[in-house]
Amino acid sequence: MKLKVGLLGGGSWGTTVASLTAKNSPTIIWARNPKTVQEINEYHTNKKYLPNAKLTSSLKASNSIKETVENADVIVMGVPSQSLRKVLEEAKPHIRPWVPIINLAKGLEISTKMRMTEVIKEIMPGHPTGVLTGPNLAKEIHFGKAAAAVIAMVDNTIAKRLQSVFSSGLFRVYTNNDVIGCELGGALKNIYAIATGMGDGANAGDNTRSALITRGLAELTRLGIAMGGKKSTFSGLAGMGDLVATCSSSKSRNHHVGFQIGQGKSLEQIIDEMNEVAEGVKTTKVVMELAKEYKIDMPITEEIYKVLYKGNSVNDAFKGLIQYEVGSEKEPG
Ligand SMILES: NC(=O)C1=CN([C@@H]2O[C@H](COP(=O)(O)OP(=O)(O)OC[C@H]3O[C@@H](n4cnc5c(N)ncnc54)[C@H](OP(=O)(O)O)[C@@H]3O)[C@@H](O)[C@H]2O)C=CC1
Ligand SMILES: O=C(CO)COP(=O)(O)O
Repeated sequence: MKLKVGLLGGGSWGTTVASLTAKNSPTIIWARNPKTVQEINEYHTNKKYLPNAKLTSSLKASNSIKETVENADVIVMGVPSQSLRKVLEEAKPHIRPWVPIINLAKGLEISTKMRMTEVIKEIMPGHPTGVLTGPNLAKEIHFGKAAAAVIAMVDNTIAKRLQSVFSSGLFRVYTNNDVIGCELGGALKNIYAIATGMGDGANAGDNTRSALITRGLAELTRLGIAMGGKKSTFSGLAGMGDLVATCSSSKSRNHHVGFQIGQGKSLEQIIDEMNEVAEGVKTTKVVMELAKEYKIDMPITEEIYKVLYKGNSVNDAFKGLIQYEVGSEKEPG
């Protein structure tokens, strides 16, 4: 029997994942914008978010959350992190009991510091939850480039069942039972994508980018383990994999934000000019609080925070990191 998918969120990643699952399973995507819905149904495109991409023709779009979720066997949350709670609360009365709910968002809720599957569990107790994550730049996957992802769920039987819903020839989905680690890997790497973007924008060089990625991995692993993630997860697809892809790609929105800052633009102007989400801007703020709470040294995050929120320049951040005490590679810093 084919599982029916109901996906909430019509942006670049939500649309890409819906187009992938529509190859395997009947899929309905909900978008709040009626024009997006009409365009997907009539022309099989979503030009605002995926210019030049043709979607799977069997993908159906709807403007009704109820219609999207009421018969679904799996719900996929494809809206940005700060909107997930509101959208899921609206969907809740129409979701059938025990249906798994999979998160695609890579961020933390700013008001509660919660991971997205924690928010899902709070709203929908009893439903199996999980996350689909990894080095998955939508604009590549959509154009048929190969990629690997992870579906992380505590229940391996459900994860295996869903693996076949999300997988396609060139999109290889592995399972993992470390939901905390996988989810944190995806959220935290955005901070370092802003950092490497800043370096690239300011022409700091390839060695600097590599140092930021490597020390960024050490930093995110320290916090990730303290919060309950497994060390091995952070060297896998959801950790190092996503970190490398996002930190070294001009297709990443977080890298783009950093790059523009590195070129001298203000954050306000950059955000104003973007029509897509860059989760790392808000995640940096939450992670600064988590670092204090868990007493974890996170010098890169701290410098990025000061640039985003305290008026520091990219040069200040560079100096801050260069002056940070150099210890053993295995120690913080
Ligand atoms: N793009 C990518 O390559 C990847 C993205 N992700 C993650 O997926 C999540 C979604 O990102 P992505 O699709 O790229 O984002 P986009 O910025 O491309 O699109 C955001 C979508 O969410 C909708 N939306 C925003 N706010 C609300 C709201 N309050 N209620 C309902 N809908 C809302 C937007 O609707 P509208 O058009 O009407 O504004 C739009 O359809 C993010 O957490 C991102 O980090 C994960 C992996 C890859
Ligand atoms: O998460 C992503 C790739 O895995 C997408 O990154 P951006 O949100 O920075 O574009």
